[in-house]
Amino acid sequence: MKISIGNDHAGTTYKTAVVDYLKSRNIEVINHGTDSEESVDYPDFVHPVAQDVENKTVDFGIIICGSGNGANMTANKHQSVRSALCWIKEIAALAREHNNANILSIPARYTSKEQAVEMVQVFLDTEFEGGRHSRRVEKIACK
Ligand SMILES: O=C(CO)[C@H](O)[C@H](O)[C@H](O)COP(=O)(O)O
Repeated sequence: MKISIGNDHAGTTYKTAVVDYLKSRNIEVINHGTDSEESVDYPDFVHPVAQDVENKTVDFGIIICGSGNGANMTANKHQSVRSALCWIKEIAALAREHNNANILSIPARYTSKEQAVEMVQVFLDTEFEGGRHSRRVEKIACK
């Protein structure tokens, strides 16, 4: 499995925790995020993740900012991206099961590092259920 990850200054320490977890699972990581806590603009670090997902060069994307909203909005501007803002593992599981989400957006200032890693684990290990959800997911895209 290959994951693309991006974060702004609010998400740097959470990114490190998530990358450590991914590496412990031998998952390949492409890091587009800042590695500093100096103030930056989240779109600059999120568009490259969304592009990786769009180009299918990775399996999933993970994006992290303070609230998760700015990163999520940025990623969802990309046609084939379905980015889900998640704050507990149950929402992360549903984002995969019902929405076939391909990017997980984490609000670093409003969830613990432990919860963030737990959400990543659940997101990566949960399959899309298909069935009635396929029809709905197909209707998300503007034609
Ligand atoms: O984009 C965001 C909010 O929608 C993120 O939470 C940013 O991380 C946040 O806006 C950064 O805020 P700061 O006051 O510049 O650290």
